[in-house]
Amino acid sequence: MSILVLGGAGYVGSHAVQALVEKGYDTAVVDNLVTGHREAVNGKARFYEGDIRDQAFLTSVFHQENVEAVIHFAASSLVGESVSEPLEYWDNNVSGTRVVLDVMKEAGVKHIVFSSTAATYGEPEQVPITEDMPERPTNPYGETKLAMEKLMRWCDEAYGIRYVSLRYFNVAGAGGSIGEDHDPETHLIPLVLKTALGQRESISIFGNDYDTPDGTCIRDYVHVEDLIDAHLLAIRYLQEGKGSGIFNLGSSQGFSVKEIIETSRQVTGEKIQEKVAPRRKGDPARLIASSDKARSVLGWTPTRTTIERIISDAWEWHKGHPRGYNDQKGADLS
Ligand SMILES: NC(=O)c1ccc[n+]([C@@H]2O[C@H](COP(=O)([O-])OP(=O)(O)OC[C@H]3O[C@@H](n4cnc5c(N)ncnc54)[C@H](O)[C@@H]3O)[C@@H](O)[C@H]2O)c1
Ligand SMILES: O=c1ccn([C@@H]2O[C@H](COP(=O)(O)OP(=O)(O)O[C@H]3O[C@H](CO)[C@H](O)[C@H](O)[C@H]3O)[C@@H](O)[C@H]2O)c(=O)[nH]1
Repeated sequence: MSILVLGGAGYVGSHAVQALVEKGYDTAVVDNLVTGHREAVNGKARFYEGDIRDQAFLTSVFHQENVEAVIHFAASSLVGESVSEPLEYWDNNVSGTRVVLDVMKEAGVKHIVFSSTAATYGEPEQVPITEDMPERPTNPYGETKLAMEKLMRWCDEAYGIRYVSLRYFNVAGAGGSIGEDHDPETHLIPLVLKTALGQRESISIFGNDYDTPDGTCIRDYVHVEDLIDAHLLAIRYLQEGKGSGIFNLGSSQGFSVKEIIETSRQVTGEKIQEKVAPRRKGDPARLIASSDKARSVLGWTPTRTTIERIISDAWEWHKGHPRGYNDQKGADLS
């Protein structure tokens, strides 16, 4: 039986596909390549190009694959874009997930592992954030992810489709031949590393007047490979017949924007010019996860936890692929 990875050509999804193949899982991928890269998909996984909202297409994939579990990464995930395009976000994320669950129901597939986000919490009253804290998303992206979680909950009640929703904090790093290549790139670490490569003049610090020790925002960075380990544990958890659940995934440590830039200088040996820019709308001052639940219930033990390791793994990939996947068109990643 196969694991079907929706959005498996994207940054996080392609790392999941690589790990699944390495662990010997029979793996299939669906992706419409809107933000993903065909080159990022391990050659041992079967690839179906198409949109999860296309119910006939997705049904045909389920007819060709004997799907045991779905891992669902396919979504639109830029906070700023979601504020200007809420209808598009609702359509791709919520309507897309509705189709996925409908096709799973028809095919009798009962397990789904889902990419959720810290954005479901909004501005937290305190950190570290635990899963029982209030969910008050401050943008349509977080709102759609919360709606998708709620839809899964009702589908569990109605059809017995059990889910594990993993609320990622800030995913970063890379694993060997694959890495992070978004266009446009909006995430801090790849932008800092592109500055180190000389592709940008400077990195903008979005606000230095936050109520934090150095005035810049604090985030919890988690290595993409540690994050994927949690997905494999989540599949096992569902296979063992355990109940649906929601889990934070972070490192439980916070780093400010300035600390990320300074560590990147040390890792790369480059100067990396910085400049202060206005605050970015909707940015909470501090987001730090408690991942105690993932550790105790799923048995998650992240091992690539230092910020130096996360940044240096990302740096290795960016140095080797200064133009992202354009540097390896046609390469075989098997
Ligand atoms: N990167 C992060 O820091 C982060 C943090 C929290 C949550 N997440 C979530 O993790 C998931 C993966 O994030 P990412 O950074 O890898 O994003 P990404 O954009 O690199 O990957 C998403 C993939 O899904 C595909 N896709 C999107 N809509 C689709 C559709 N309708 N049909 C088929 N394929 C579709 C894209 O082409 C892409 O390959 C997303 O659901 C995102 O919301 C990411
Ligand atoms: O050029 C930049 C880019 C980012 N930042 C700052 O760096 C921090 C991290 O920003 P990212 O864009 O890298 O990540 P976010 O914290 O905004 O977003 C992440 O966390 C969100 C949850 O809040 C969502 O899950 C989202 O998908 C995920 O990428 C923020 O304080 C941001 O203001 C800068 O100062 N300059």
